[in-house]
Amino acid sequence: MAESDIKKGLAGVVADTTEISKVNPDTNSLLYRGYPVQELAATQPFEAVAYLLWHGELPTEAELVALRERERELRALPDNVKQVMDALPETAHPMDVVRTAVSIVGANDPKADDPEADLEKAFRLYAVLPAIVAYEQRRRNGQALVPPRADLDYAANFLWMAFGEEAHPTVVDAFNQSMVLYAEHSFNASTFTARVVTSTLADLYSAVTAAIGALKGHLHGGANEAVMDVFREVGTADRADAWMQDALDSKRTIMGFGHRVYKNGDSRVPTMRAALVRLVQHYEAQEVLDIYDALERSMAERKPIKPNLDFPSGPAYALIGFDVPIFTPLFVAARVVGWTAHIVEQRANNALIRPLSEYVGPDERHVEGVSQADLPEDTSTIEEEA
Ligand SMILES: CC(=O)SCCNC(=O)CCNC(=O)[C@H](O)C(C)(C)COP(=O)(O)OP(=O)(O)OC[C@H]1O[C@@H](n2cnc3c(N)ncnc32)[C@H](O)[C@@H]1OP(=O)(O)O
Ligand SMILES: O=C([O-])CC(=O)C(=O)O
Repeated sequence: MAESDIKKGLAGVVADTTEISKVNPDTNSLLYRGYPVQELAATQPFEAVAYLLWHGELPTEAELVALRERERELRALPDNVKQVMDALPETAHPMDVVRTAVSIVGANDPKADDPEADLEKAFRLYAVLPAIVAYEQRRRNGQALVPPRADLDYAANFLWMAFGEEAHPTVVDAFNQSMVLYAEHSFNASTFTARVVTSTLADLYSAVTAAIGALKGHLHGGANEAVMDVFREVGTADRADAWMQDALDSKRTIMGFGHRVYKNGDSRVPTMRAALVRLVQHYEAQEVLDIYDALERSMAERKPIKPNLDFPSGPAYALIGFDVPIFTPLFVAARVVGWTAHIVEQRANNALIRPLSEYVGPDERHVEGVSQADLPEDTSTIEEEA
């Protein structure tokens, strides 16, 4: 095989079909089960989008009521998940804590290895992840657990559990939109990881913990945390230009910019930037938007590389009050819906995912002193030849 035949990073490779979402870089669009994501973000609660991604249709009023009731039943942090989280150092990265907590949820589930129960397991994780992430936000600050409130919907309750006070509707709405935008994005690295693990017939919890590991990296979900290093380093908008020049001269990768699939801008950014603008107005934090715009402009003047979703969501989460290392766990709470929809799809039409590699290591050689006569004979080729 010629090296030019190798698709490094699987770039441009179509690995399978999917009915869950369509990322179209030519039209700069993203559809969840056919619906444009910006329409969903403007009109739907995250709960309805989760239902859509799992079941293919938006819920009826009655289905949404039933889904919300069930979610409320499964919201609380299980005692042994809290105990395991409490046993971890407060300095641990929250992604490591969340990954470990998801493992405990899996170990608690008697149906963990029952593939027929995948949607049930998906729902359990979706319902409990806000409690895990919100408690981690508090635990690392030495604060006590805040139990869920049955009178609040998903996004409002998530913020309640994280901060122990009711969030303003503007904040709830922006947060809900971020969850909708983060919910699904075809064969990104973490979703593909979940599909690889599922393809071996492993259980859903194993696939999700592996996906959490893949999401942690700064080239993927971890970028929403790394974006805040950029904002901190830049400090004020008037420094953005010099900072960008210096960063590009030093061949730095600018976090929150660029995308494997979108080359003309990320379809989700206009919606998330608009949510960030509303948060900036609500918190009277114009300087955040000034830095955002100055960085985007400085990059555009130098390279045709556009912001991705992590660029507006990072500062949005910071304004809401989340600690920076909690940003990627928030992404987990949203993306678990996409991951699990893909796990169900992979299992329904499975083929083991196992690509080939071109070996470029040393030619065959032998351990000194080993006599080939002492080694077991490989009879398979002899039989073939016979
Ligand atoms: C929700 C998400 O996961 S979205 C992605 C979040 N990740 C980030 O924000 C991390 C920063 N971005 C990046 O590292 C990249 O843009 C990726 C990993 C997302 C996509 O990378 P690829 O598809 O492999 O693009 P590739 O690396 O081929 O980039 C093409 C060119 O643009 C440059 N480039 C791409 N992104 C950036 C960036 N953020 N900063 C500086 N240069 C960049 C590359 O250096 C390369 O330049 P070259 O042709 O001179 O070598
Ligand atoms: O699609 C990708 O490669 C990364 C991404 O934007 C996502 O997972 O949301």
